Amino acid sequence: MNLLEVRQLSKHFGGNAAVDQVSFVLNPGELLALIGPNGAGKSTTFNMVGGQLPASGGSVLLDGEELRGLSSRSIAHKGVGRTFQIAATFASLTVIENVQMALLSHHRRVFSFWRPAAGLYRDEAMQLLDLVSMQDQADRPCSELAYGDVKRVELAMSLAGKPRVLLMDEPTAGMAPAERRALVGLVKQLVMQHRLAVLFTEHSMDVVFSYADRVIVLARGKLIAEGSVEQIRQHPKVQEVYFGTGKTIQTDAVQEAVP
Ligand SMILES: Nc1ncnc2c1ncn2[C@@H]1O[C@H](COP(=O)(O)OP(=O)(O)OP(=O)(O)O)[C@@H](O)[C@H]1O
Repeated sequence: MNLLEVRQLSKHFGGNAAVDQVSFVLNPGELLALIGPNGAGKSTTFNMVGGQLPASGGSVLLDGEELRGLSSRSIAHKGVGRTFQIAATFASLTVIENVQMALLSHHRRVFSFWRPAAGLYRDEAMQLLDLVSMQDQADRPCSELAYGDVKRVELAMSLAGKPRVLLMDEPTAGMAPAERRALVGLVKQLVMQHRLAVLFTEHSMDVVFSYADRVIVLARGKLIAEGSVEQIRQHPKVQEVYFGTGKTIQTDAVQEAVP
C-alpha cells in the first residue's frame, strides 16, 4: 500500500476544471516535484490534499484511509503537514519560541505570553532546530533573520507536527538561486535521513532536476507526464508545454521567456 494515494482528484470552479482527474502516489523517502505552468492547478491540488479546499471528485488516501472531507486540522493530525508560500513565523518572537509555539499547537496547548511557557517543549524545539541547522540562532528574534533562515525556521515548525507527508507549495518563493538550492537540498536530506515523504512545487527547473526523485507535470488541470527527472526532461509533452507555447521557465541563472 502506498503512503499517500491521490485518485482521480478533481476541482471545478463553475465550468472550469482547475484539476481534472489527477492521480499519483507518494511514499516514504521520496521527494516528489509537482510542476506545471502558471494556472496548471498545482496550488489547487495542494489545497485539496491538505483539506483547505473541498474536492469536487476523487480520493485522497493516507495509508488507505480516506482524507477527503476531513478538516485541514484533522488531516494535519493524521500526518499530512504543510508549509505555505508565505512564511508563518512571528517576527516578534525568537526562533525557538516560534518552534515552541508550533509544538504547543501540535499538542493542542494554548500559548500564553503571560504564563512561563519558555520551558515548554524547549528540548524538542532545539532538536527540530538542529535538523535545520538553526540551533545557533535559537534565541534571536525572527525579525533579525535572513529570509532563507526564516524559511528554515518555518520548515522546523512544520516538522513539529511530526508529519509523515509534507506538502511544500513553492517553499523557495522569493529566494535567490543559492538559497533555493540550500533549502531544497536540506529538504532532500530530511527526506533521505528521516524517510519523510515530500510533495513540493518549484518554479526553478534546475532545482527540480537536481533534487527531485520523481516529477509529475500538470497542464491545464490534467496530469500530462510522470517519471524520473531524466524521463521528464525528455518527455515530448513536457517540452511542448514548456518550450512550445511561450510559457515562462525560470532557471537558476535567469528567468527566460522562451518564444
Ligand atoms: N478560488 C478560485 N475560483 C475560481 N477559479 C480558481 C480559483 N482558484 C484557482 N482558480 C483557477 O484554477 C486554475 C488553477 O489555479 P492554481 O492556482 O491551482 O494554479 P497553479 O498551477 O498553482 O498556478 P501558479 O503557478 O500561478 O501558482 C486557474 O485557472 C485559476 O484561475
